[in-house]
Amino acid sequence: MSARPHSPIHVTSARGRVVASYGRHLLVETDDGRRVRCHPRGKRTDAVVGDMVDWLPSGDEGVITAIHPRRSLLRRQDELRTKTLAANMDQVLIMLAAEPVFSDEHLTRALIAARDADVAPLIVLNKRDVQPAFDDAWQRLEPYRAMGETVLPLCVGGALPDDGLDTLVSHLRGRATLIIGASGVGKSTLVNRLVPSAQAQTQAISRALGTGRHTTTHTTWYWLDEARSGAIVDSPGFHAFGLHHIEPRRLASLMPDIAALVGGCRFANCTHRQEPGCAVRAALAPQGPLSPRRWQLYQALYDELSRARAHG
Ligand SMILES: Nc1nc2c(ncn2[C@@H]2O[C@H](COP(=O)(O)OP(=O)(O)OP(=O)(O)O)[C@@H](O)[C@H]2O)c(=O)[nH]1
Ligand SMILES: [Zn+2]
Repeated sequence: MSARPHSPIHVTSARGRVVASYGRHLLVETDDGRRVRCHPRGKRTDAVVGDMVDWLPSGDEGVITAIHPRRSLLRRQDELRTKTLAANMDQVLIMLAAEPVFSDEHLTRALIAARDADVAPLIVLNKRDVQPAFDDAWQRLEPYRAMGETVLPLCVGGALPDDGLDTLVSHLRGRATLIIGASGVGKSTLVNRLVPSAQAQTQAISRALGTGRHTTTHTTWYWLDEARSGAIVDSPGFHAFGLHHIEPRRLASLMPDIAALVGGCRFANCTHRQEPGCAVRAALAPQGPLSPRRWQLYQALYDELSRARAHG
């Protein structure tokens, strides 16, 4: 059937996945693997890496017309702003190392943010060859293992016969994983070993987004395999997770070691700070199983989130 003359051309939108973002520039990958530079329609810039979107061709580029409902959304919020990190992640890999010494406060914040977003956390401790710092760090992670978190040892850039990479890869297969970590933990070393073409891809993305050949400061989605089942998302820089989007009252439920105890408190609305008959306080070591440091982190975060509500 031929089109009527002068009938408007109906361009249907196509589906795609946001695989890189740099400010308002987004790179969208189509189902057949093509990559198209896209802009959000209007002033809204709310599509992020991992989002499934509808887009319409516009010249050589595309316009994003819709964002599909998200399975998950990882974000951090401090007193100044909310920053969305990635959408539709299954897992967040929190990368720590024997050195630099990790902050258990940052770790706790990342775990809370992951649980709040319904994204499974995976803790990785790198630089197993650096001793005795590695054993000290492994020991500091004991409360996290005890509460059921998975902690994997790794030696991604050192010279040990067992680098732990195979075990890590088995946790990444078939999932979309956001990797976060402080500077110097070995994040780039890991990304380059998992995705040998990462640097070449980054350069291609910089060219496509027009951000300059050496710009690597964009969030990037890398497929782990030809079949495009598993992926890692690398995001530049490290920022502590601001948790201001979380109600202080919800905090205990997002910290598994504390959540396991709250059923025993005398008052149903116990905040586990100074109420009598508090099962959380009663469980503090050495009498009980709860690490005093974890309770201290809980209290500090509770105060911070309460202040944020009061001033927000
Ligand atoms: N001993 C040892 N060194 C490692 C290991 N993994 C990485 N490194 C080294 O740690 C340093 C930091 O590694 P990077 O991969 O650059 O770390 P990064 O987390 O990407 O750091 P930024 O680039 O600052 O964000 C480098 O000198 C690596 O060679 C390891 O398993 N053992
Ligand atoms: Zn209590």
